[in-house]
This record gives sequence, structure tokens and C-alpha cells, in this order.
Amino acid sequence: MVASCLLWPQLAYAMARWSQDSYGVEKRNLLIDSAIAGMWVPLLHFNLLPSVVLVTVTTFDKLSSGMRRLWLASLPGLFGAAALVTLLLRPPLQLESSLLVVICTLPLLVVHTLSSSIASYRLIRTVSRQNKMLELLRRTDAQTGLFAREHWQTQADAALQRFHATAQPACLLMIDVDHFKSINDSFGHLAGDQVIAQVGELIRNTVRAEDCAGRFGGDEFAVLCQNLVIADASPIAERIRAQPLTLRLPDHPTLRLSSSIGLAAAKPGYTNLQAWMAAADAALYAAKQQGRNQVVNVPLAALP
Ligand SMILES: Nc1nc2c(ncn2[C@@H]2O[C@H](COP(=O)(O)OP(=O)(O)OP(=O)(O)O)[C@@H](O)[C@H]2O)c(=O)[nH]1
Repeated sequence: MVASCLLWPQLAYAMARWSQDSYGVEKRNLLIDSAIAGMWVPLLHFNLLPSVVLVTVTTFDKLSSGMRRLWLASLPGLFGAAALVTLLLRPPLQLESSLLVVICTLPLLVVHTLSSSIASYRLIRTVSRQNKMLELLRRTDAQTGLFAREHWQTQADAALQRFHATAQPACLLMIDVDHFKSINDSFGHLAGDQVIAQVGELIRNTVRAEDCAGRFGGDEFAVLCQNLVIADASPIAERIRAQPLTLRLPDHPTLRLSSSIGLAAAKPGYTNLQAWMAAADAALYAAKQQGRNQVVNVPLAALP
């Protein structure tokens, strides 16, 4: 009793803790656990309550370990040990449990159930926290901390649907760093990466809390201004355009930056996000054609 209840758990823990192959040792320890439980069934004279509790608890441990089919692998050891001890000692059969046996079995039942429930609760909390973290990472562009393209598009799509349903205005800004390729060529790719990170930060610090700023890929960014008509979104676009002009990288003091921005308000003619983005892209293209470092609105006359 002392060996299996007090010594074996300590020994099993120490072996798993100090082994190079902790997983393999722990798996083997769990199988030995089952064999020890099986050994106890004849030693308890097959007394129904403690025997069933012992076998159930031991098998539950194999299932809750998460190791594939471990519970199945533990059965030969469990029944084998029970059969061996039965053959060697030929214990009498005493199925009925006295009140004393019931009382002595209860702590195992209660402690095991509670500790398993607490372990499951903690595991579920950890998994749910990690899922939230994964979702956040999926939504975020690692280089800038802005929303990643897919999440930004989902938000913009929802804003366009709202506009169609309730006429709640929204504006879309497509932003592109000017001559970014020559920044890469002249100052190196690392400097280009720093520029992307800094421009992302400038955009994040310039937009309102309810706006949705995302990185579209490369040196292209997009901002969704919710609940704003074009006249109110224009100053935000102008502020975003002005910010990179003042940006200085300590490692590259001669580097100068500017950006071009295309601005398009949601309109009934934009039946899907692609149409809205194409309009903002056309305005961005016009800004590039007209000399860069400027904001171009989709002209009212050109609106569908
Ligand atoms: N450093 C860096 N470069 C990138 C990254 N993603 C894309 N690029 C480069 O960015 C450049 C994009 O250039 P474009 O936007 O097409 O052209 P541009 O030089 O900015 O010229 P305009 O847009 O016409 O002003 C390409 O050379 C890409 O290889 C990135 O994450 N880091």
C-alpha cells in the first residue's frame, strides 16, 4: 500500500522529470499505474466499489492524458496484473462493500473528480486565451501592427453593406509610399522595412479610434473612415499625407518620404467592395500621375 500510494508516484515523477525522454517515460509510468491498479483488484478481494472506482479512475487518467489510445494500451497490463495476482494468491471473493470500505473509497472519488475538473477548467481557459491570441495575430499585420488585409476587407465590406442598408456614410483611403522601390534600392531592404513600420505607426496615430487602418501589402495601406462624408475625410487624408514628409530615420538622415492617397466615398453604384476599391485605386493612380505627394478624391462627376 505504502509502495504503490506513496513511493511509486514520487519515483514516477522523478523519473519523468529527469529523463531526456520525459514523454516516453511518463507514458510508461501511466501504463505501470494501470498494472498496479489491476494488481489491487484481487488484493481488495474484488470488492465491487473500490475495485470499480480504482479501474475507472486509472482508465480515466489515460484518457485525460490526451495520449492517443493509451487507455487501450493500458488494458493488457491492468487485466494481466489482476490475473497474475489472482493466480498466485487465489484471494477470496468478497463483492459486497461494508460502510467502512465505502467511507474509505469516498476521498479517492471526491479528490480525483475535483482535481480532474480543475485541470480541465484550467486547460479550457488556456486554450480559449490562446485562441483569442491566435485570432488577434491573424487579424494583425506583424510589420506595422495595423489590421491585416483580410480583416480590413471584412470591415470595409461591412461598412459598404451598412451604407447600402442605412445610408451611413463611409470613405476609403488607399495610400502608397512614393518611389518606395528606389528607397529599397538606395538605402537597402532593411531601411525599406523601417519605412513601412514607421508609416504604419504614423497612420495609426493619425486616424480616429473608429477608423479602420490596414496594410494592404508592400508599401500600400488602406484606411476605412466610418461615418464620414468626403468633406470630413479629406482633412484626415491630408494629415496622413503630411506626416511622412517629416519622418526621419536616425540611420538614414538623408532619406525623404512622401505618399500619394486616393479617396473615395461609398456610393450606391458600388455594388461590391471591389468596385469601391477600384475607384479609390483609380484616384491613387491619378495622384501618382499628377506628380505624387497629394490626395486625389474620386471626382463627383465620375461617380456612378
Ligand atoms: N523593404 C520592403 N520592400 C517591400 C516590401 N514589400 C514590397 N516591397 C517592395 O516595394 C516595392 C514596391 O514598389 P511600387 O509601389 O510598385 O513602386 P514605387 O517604387 O513605390 O513607385 P510608385 O508607387 O509609383 O511611387 C517593390 O520593389 C517591392 O519589392 C517589404 O515588406 N519590405
